[in-house]
Amino acid sequence: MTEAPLVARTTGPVHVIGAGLLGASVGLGLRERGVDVTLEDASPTTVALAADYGAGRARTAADAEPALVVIATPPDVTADVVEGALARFPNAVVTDVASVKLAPFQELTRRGIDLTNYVGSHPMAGRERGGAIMARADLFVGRPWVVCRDGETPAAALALVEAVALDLGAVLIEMTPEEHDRSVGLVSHLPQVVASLTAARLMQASEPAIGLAGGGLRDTTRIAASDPELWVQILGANRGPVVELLEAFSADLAEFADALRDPDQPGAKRRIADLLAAGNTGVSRIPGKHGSAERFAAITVLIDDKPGQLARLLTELGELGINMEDLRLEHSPGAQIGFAEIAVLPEVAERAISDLVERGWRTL
Ligand SMILES: NC(=O)C1=CN([C@@H]2O[C@H](COP(=O)(O)OP(=O)(O)OC[C@H]3O[C@@H](n4cnc5c(N)ncnc54)[C@H](O)[C@@H]3O)[C@@H](O)[C@H]2O)C=CC1
Ligand SMILES: O=C(O)C(=O)Cc1ccc(O)cc1
Repeated sequence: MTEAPLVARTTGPVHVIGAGLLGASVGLGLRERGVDVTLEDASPTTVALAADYGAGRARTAADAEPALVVIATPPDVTADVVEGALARFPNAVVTDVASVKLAPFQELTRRGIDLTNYVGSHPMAGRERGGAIMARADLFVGRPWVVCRDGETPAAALALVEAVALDLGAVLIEMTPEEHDRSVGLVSHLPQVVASLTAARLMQASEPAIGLAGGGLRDTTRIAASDPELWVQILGANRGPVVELLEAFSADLAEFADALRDPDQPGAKRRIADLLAAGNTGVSRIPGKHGSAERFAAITVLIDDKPGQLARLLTELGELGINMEDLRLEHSPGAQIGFAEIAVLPEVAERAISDLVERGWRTL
């Protein structure tokens, strides 16, 4: 059966400035829908790489003005690049995907720039490592994409930015820049700091101690692998909300430590339990962490610590016609066994497990 071609809502050529992880991912997703995408970056190598991966083509002087410019440069230079794009392409709608929304907006307003054609936005999707080589066409699928409009934003400008987000499979959310920055402070910036500081403690761990690390530590520190240079910019630009959250968090830590110091004092155990139970409630509120909001089902397969085992598993999944949506490996140093956590569509999970077991694999 031939697959129906993907239809694009996005009209007109799209020009991407900053062809790294976010820019190249936008380009890849739009190219899949046949949208004409041109690329630009401070680094010519990045443009060439992104083009080689299929994220678009380098912009030439002969190219007409784009309908939409997507700016995916680091937060520090975003206001400058937005100002430049509005001047270079006076008829285009300009959006940016920076992780902070208030600082660039305030800077552009301070400079007296006409922002009629500018709509700030932020896809809540990313990866620990940047660069065009990390880009994925499906990076934004099912992820929230915040759009910051104001009373002056023309409907057509908003529609163009929303079309791109929808074409890339994202879920639109409207917020003011203030609301956005407070929200991401809580759901993205505080967790980044806590994960980084938790992981930084591991520098003191002896080899035997680190050898005990497992899933819990991995889950709470994954984003500690993020790029410090990008995060210095993000946190600096959102320091107000983040410092407030860090102070509240450190008060929670102090309360926890106080209760734990003498757990036999009256009420101490209850304070500890209440704080842990609040964590249960908090985690149950994360979309996609439970019930039907989960996009994929996870299958855990045990793999012997022998060369070629993982390759064999992946080949056999292919032979069984099971599409792997994601793969996570867990392996403790020195252990004779590893775990491959494979994400598949929920409707094929049961068949995947029984077919794998039939072929001799052990699943959890
Ligand atoms: N990394 C992530 O997980 C996410 C990042 N973002 C935001 O997306 C933006 C881009 O981040 P990434 O793609 O991760 O970074 P990246 O480092 O992969 O790409 C940024 C690109 O911008 C280019 N660049 C820098 N200054 C430039 C300039 N003045 N003109 C043209 N190109 C320039 C760089 O050469 C680089 O190729 C940032 O504002 C970030 O806050 C948003 C959501 C997630
Ligand atoms: O890795 C993850 O889970 C993320 O959520 C990544 C991320 C990093 C920065 C953003 O501005 C948005 C998303």
